[in-house]
Amino acid sequence: MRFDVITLFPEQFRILSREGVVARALSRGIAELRLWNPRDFAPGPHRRVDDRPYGGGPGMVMLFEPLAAAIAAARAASPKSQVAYLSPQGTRLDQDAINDIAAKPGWILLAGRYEGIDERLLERCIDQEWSIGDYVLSGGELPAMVVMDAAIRLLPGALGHERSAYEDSHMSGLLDCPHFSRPEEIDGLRVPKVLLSGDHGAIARWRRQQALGRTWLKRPDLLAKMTLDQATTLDQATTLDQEAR
Ligand SMILES: NC(=O)c1ccc(NCc2ccccc2N2CCOCC2)nc1
Repeated sequence: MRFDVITLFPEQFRILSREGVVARALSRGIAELRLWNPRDFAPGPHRRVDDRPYGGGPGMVMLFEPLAAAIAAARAASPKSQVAYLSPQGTRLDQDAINDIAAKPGWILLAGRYEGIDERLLERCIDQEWSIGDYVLSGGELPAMVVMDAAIRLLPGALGHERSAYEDSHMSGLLDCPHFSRPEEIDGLRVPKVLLSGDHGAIARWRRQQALGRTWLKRPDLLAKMTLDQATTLDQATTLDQEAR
């Protein structure tokens, strides 16, 4: 999967290639990252990428031309990629949206700065507009990195062997179950007995019940969203477990 990022601050993305799941995926070629700086596409001696807003008001606006040229270069390098703009006005992303994003061959991500971007660029050059949450950040770089992290970790081989364990415990749409490790007792707090039993069926059931219980308590809205087929899958899984015991 390929990510091309249009950003005035390419250095910020070094963090992705330094350590962790994304860095490993990049070094293994499971994912690719290429950065495009609009300043490299800005004409004239001053290479302007922003200017004052028509109609007055505070701050500056990112200019059309350098962005359009940078996007055109990225599209030429990644013809199968669509262009997505990270903005507070975008479609709110959730895990389902991330699953869809991770299924595509690549994305060109546009990270805005200043007060925003000339509207005509959005009309002409953007395919999708996404928000990572209802809050305002000083730039689109962090949202771009959030999307890349969430998508890349889903790619085959990115999480290595631990993914299968991860998938078992995480029914999509539920909160996580509690996790414990050594020692067995901390300050009088003990590890639930079932986790020490070695009975994998009972452990799987306990974890599912914990995930359901926590979702019910903390995020009942997620349970409401779980479609009938997911509930059936849950039911089937429990039945299978009972038969297996
Ligand atoms: N929720 C999100 O996904 C999100 C994404 C980006 C973002 N900021 C970059 C930005 C992008 C577009 C328009 C304005 C701005 N801003 C520029 C700086 O000034 C504030 C407005 N903030 C939050």
